[in-house]
Amino acid sequence: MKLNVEQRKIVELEPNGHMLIKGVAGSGKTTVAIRRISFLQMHYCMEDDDNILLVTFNKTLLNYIHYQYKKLEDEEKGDIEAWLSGDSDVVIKTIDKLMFSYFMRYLKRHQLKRQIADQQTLYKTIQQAIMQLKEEYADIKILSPKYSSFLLDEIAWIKSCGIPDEVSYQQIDRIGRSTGGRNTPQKLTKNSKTRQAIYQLKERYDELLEAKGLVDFKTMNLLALQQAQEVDQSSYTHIIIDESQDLTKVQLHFLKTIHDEKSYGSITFVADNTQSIYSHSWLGKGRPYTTIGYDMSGKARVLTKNYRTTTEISKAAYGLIEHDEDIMGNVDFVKPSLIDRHGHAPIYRFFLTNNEQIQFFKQEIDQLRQEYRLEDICIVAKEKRLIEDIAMNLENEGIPTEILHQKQPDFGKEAVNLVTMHSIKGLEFKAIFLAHLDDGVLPNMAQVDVEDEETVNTEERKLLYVGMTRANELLYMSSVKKPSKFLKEINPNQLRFKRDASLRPFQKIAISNYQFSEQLLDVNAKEEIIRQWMIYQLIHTYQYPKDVLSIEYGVQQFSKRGYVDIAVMIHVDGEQIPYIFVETKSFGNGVTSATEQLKSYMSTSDHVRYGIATDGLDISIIDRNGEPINDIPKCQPHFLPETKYKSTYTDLRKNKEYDYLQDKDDLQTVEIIDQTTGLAKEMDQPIQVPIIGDVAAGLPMSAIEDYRDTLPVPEDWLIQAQDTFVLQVTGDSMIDDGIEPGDFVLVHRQQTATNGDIVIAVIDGEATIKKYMPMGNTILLVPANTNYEPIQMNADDVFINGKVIGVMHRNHM
Ligand SMILES: Nc1ncnc2c1ncn2[C@@H]1O[C@H](COP(=O)(O)OP(=O)(O)OP(=O)(O)O)[C@@H](O)[C@H]1O
Repeated sequence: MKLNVEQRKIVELEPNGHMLIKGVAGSGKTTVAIRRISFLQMHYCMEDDDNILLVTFNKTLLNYIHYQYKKLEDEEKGDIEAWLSGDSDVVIKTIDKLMFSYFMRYLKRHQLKRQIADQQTLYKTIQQAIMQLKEEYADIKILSPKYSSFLLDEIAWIKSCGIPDEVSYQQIDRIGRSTGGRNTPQKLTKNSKTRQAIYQLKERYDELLEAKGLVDFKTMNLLALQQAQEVDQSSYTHIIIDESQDLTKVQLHFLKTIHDEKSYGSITFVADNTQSIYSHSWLGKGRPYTTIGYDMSGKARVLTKNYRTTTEISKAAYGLIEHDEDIMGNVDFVKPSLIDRHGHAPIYRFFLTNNEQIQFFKQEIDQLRQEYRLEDICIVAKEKRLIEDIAMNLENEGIPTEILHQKQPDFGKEAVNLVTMHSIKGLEFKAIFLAHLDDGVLPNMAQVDVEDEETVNTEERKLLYVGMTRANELLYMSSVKKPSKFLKEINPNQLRFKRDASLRPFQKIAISNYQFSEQLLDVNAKEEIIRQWMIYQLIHTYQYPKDVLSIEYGVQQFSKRGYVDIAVMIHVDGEQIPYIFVETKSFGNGVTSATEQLKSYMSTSDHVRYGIATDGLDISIIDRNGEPINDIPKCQPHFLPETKYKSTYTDLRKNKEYDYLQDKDDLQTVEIIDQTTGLAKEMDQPIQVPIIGDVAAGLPMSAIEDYRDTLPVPEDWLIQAQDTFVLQVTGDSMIDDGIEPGDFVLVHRQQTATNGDIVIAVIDGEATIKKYMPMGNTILLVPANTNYEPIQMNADDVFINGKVIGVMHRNHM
């Protein structure tokens, strides 16, 4: 892969202390980070103790880097293998693993034994601590076991920010903290007894853990930091922090401590705040780098081009975040720019049951298997239990699966990958299925007792954004029972109902916007919702004007009369014939019986070519033989009654051709299309050129006022407006040059001509149209029709009346 200029510049930048690489999803941040290692290793590791650290937040990403770079065929492959095996001056680790090793050294140094407590023990411990302090803080409602998860989270936050004492906690701003909603205990006012109680609870909880020989994760981080500060500082000459938007303040502080600030050393923050999906992250919440001691003015580089996904997927994903003020207002927000890579628009499907969703995955995966390897496909869901459930069901359907979790995911296995939304960050797959985009799952408002609603919305919206931007080529999204509210934020025109069809996902049309309402017996009928959606799609997506649609179209089946829900009636040779039949059923009622009915209706007509049966959830599109097809055709101009006269104009001077379209109702309204570019020609004020008669009459000697009609034309077709006239061609002498009887020619009045001009020449008082060819003292007037002979005349006997500058040939009368 060849880096682009902005990427290469960053890779090869002379290291100069701290710097920030901001970039949109898929802009090559990780790619640049990896290449940068080679560059730094080669040019800026001069002393024996010089070394480089690449730290990632997410373990799956680390394994993925491993996997991706093992696949590389170039010389870098060797380097990266050496780095990953630890057999070089380059260390690539997750922040957790790195800090854990410092923590172990801390324990050893202090001859301590501590283990990391599991989640269940943490819950028990916090509840014990609550019970012990309850009496002392009897008036603090928050001190209750029912707020355990809130309290645990707050304590984790205090530690992840490295807040040293109660006084500091009393004064600190809480970004995104719940301020008193439905399940919210209460507002965490500064300098309050509530904060005092929480801080005391933290102290008690830590004591209880310590007594059990345990620590939680955040304390492990604090002890690792202490180890770095006291003993192991300045260990790395160059540090590159991928996904730095997700790190806590303590983690960032730790990395700062182990950075060796040599004159040629560097610490590089790689970040995309739009992908910050952890509530304890420090920089991702928009806090400035100065809060961790770095001034990034003039030190930031930006990557804006998304190389990963197609324009269609990028646009839909961007549509999701562009209305989120928190995201757009973030100082480090970068607006993505698109590269010219096109593909399918994201597909969205809604299901009533889990099983329907599974059947859909199975069907699509079976299809995709013809083009993709199974390991190029990944199914993503918000929660672990959901992906486990999907994996089990797909296995039952005979599709091998591999759940990618934090341990050692097997990326190369011949199986469909499954991963949670949090863990897919940094990864990419050719085809992505975002499953269970359900109300209650995304966003999960149970979290509102910890974070405030806005914060939860923003964070979960970012999660969906992260998921959407993982797809190289194909993105499927689906929900079960009730869709996530975020799906409504995506412009439906950027989504599709199925892969190879233009049809947009099902949408309810407001009753006030129903079409054909005067013909409806019951506007409230359930099937009507589906029919109106299809009418909307036929008009807006497939561009059939309402005039060609008809509802309750009667067909005769032997002795029975049937009524097709929607018929698209096109115009052929002045006759209106049915072309598409649509059968609709009420929502979720299935399409099997509707398809059978459709087939029988279609068999009654010799004309109808396509059929659609849908219940809004599923769709069947068939041809006239009843065979399934991908899509119906969009409306073509020739399906509609002719409303315009169409002519072709040839500009002989510039040798260009135009379509010249005149409204049948108003001949002065014209539209001119350049045939080469297909673009309409701009024409402010057309010139009205007089149509003065036929060629035989020639041009008048002087200005005339008595003409019946004019031809509106753009000024640049003419040499001079007042000397231009239109004549109608009568004979066929120029037919081989495409000038036919009945055509109109634009003639510029002039007495001279040059070789090859088509002229109106007057001989013996009669005008004729011929090609002009001077030969010595004579002139040849050459017809373009082999049936006629050229006329040779003395120059003095030929009077040139004008030169033909353009020909208007009418295609349809
Ligand atoms: N200059 C380039 N030309 C072609 N492909 C590129 C280029 N730069 C990056 N890519 C490809 O774009 C994809 C995204 O790259 P990478 O994972 O490094 O981006 P990222 O910014 O770290 O993404 P994210 O933050 O979304 O995880 C990869 O498939 C990578 O190979």
